[in-house]
Amino acid sequence: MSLKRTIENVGIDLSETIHKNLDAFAKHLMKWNRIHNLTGAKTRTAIDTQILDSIWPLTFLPERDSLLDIGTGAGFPGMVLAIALPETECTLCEPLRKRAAFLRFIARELGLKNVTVEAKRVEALEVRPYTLITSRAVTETPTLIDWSRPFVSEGTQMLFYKGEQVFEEIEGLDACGVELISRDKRNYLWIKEASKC
Ligand SMILES: C[S@@+](CC[C@H](N)C(=O)[O-])C[C@H]1O[C@@H](n2cnc3c(N)ncnc32)[C@H](O)[C@@H]1O
Repeated sequence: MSLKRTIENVGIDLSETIHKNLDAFAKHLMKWNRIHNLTGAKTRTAIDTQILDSIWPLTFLPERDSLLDIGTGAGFPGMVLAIALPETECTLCEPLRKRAAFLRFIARELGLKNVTVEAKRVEALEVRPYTLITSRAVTETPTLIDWSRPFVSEGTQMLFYKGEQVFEEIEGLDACGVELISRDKRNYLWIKEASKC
């Protein structure tokens, strides 16, 4: 099934331009990956699976003004969300030079005006508030919350893409409005009141 049909089938409604951009992102990633080894997802099917995993939270997430993605790697979930949410100002934080170069190439090639790529560790990022902080496969939840604290203000939410280990990691987070949303082996950890963490 095409990526567009797969996304439509889970109830996410996107414009033709966004579908075209997601397809272009996947094609460029396939090409770059052959030379630069940016991600373990080597086939188009594997890349489409990562895109769907990244975008699936749009089935429940309200729109946000600004997004910080910590450790975007080759684009998951930050670049995928940035493509799907052109009205959201997105900062993609990725210290590894070749991955950051790829993210910048995609932003330029697709004319994404809402994307800023920061080629540094999140601990070195200029402090400012974001309304949504995301991260996938970077580190455990308590460290993500610590790293995120300087970027949290009232109303900030966090969305961490986790696996089975999330159940041990969320003990003691009751005060921050935690909701866990599961899909297959993925647990989306949605922290709705990050300022209370
Ligand atoms: C396993 S990869 C995951 C990449 C992507 N999020 C994904 O799910 O495919 C972890 C990424 O986090 C980045 N990273 C590690 N420490 C970081 C830090 N302190 N600040 C920002 N990014 C970091 C690494 O450079 C790497 O690209």
